[in-house]
Amino acid sequence: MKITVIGGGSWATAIVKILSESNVQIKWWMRCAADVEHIKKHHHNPHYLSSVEVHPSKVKPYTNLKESLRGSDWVILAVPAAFVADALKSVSAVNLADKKIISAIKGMIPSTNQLVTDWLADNYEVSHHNMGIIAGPCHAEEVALEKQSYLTIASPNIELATEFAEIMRCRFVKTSVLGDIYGVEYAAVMKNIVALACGITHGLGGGDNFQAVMVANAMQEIKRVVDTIAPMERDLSASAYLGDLLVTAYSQFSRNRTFGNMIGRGYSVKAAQLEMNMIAEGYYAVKCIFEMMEKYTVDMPITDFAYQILYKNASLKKQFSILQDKLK
Ligand SMILES: NC(=O)c1ccc[n+]([C@@H]2O[C@H](COP(=O)([O-])OP(=O)(O)OC[C@H]3O[C@@H](n4cnc5c(N)ncnc54)[C@H](OP(=O)(O)O)[C@@H]3O)[C@@H](O)[C@H]2O)c1
Ligand SMILES: O=P(O)(O)OC[C@H](O)CO
Repeated sequence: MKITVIGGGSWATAIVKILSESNVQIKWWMRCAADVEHIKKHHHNPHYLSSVEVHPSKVKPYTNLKESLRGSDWVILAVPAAFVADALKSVSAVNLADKKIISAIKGMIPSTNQLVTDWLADNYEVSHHNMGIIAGPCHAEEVALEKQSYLTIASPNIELATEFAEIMRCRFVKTSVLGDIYGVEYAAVMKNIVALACGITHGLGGGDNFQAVMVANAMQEIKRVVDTIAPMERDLSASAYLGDLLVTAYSQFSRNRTFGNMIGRGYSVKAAQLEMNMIAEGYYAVKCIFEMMEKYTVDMPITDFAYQILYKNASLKKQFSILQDKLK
């Protein structure tokens, strides 16, 4: 079994570690030639999760994407959504044909406000039947530490999801499957917005009492959005939805919460992005969801709060006060 992993960041590195526990060959593409050389020589990613050992017998790093895709059965996309088009620019639909594509991305394509799976269908002729996503509450940093984690593989093709869930299962990762690819993908996008907003309110002095109310309200906001865009019967208390919201909103490792916290403490977006050295998907998601939902009349106080602050330069204090009045 050959699997291409696209992306050189924290989540790609964690996925490579998980896959290395199985009997598969991993072809790992990243954009930077110096990073590939470093991994070949030192068996560690120089910039992300550097404690993770990259086994040369299992993992071959590449900078040529076409070469890395040749002969692979599965392709896992693990770059932030804003960079997917750039990452895939050297390949065409023919290079992805007959492969099963898994998106590990929890974000939307900012230029088109699309889910990554829809964008792949439109631009690379990948059928949804041949696609799945990796979801669930899981921070790359805890994978590196081999802390027990749980992933959900969602796909409209349950056979594909089950096969991939088997591949991802290992000593420290348990997996399950769901058919609700849209619901899980949109909920993952929304939880990033919520974590970012939690970070902002924390930076502004909000306490645990406030955050608990905010997360409870967030679950209702996620339900309203997901039920509007992708209506179906679903149990939003499952870990792929609620679990992911909780880990992102509360964890010390959350990129989105950390980013939001800096904004709440008065950093500009640019300064926060520079200091982070990692991508907070929620920043792009706020605009995508806000614009996408404009044609509906869905109440989204938390998304509105983050949008006004990040994209309309609104007063932090005033928006915090408006949000406080709207939550119940
Ligand atoms: N981290 C987690 O715990 C976690 C868990 C679940 C899901 N996810 C999702 O996984 C996705 C990736 O996040 P991450 O945490 O791995 O991000 P990250 O650690 O910030 O890494 C970002 C990666 O994107 C690469 N990149 C930037 N611009 C690029 C471009 N134009 N073309 C190709 N690659 C480019 C960076 O390469 P350089 O290093 O060369 O700049 C880096 O390897 C996100 O959607 C995130 O929501 C993350
Ligand atoms: O660190 P965050 O906030 O980007 O969240 C990462 C994962 O999505 C948690 O499941």
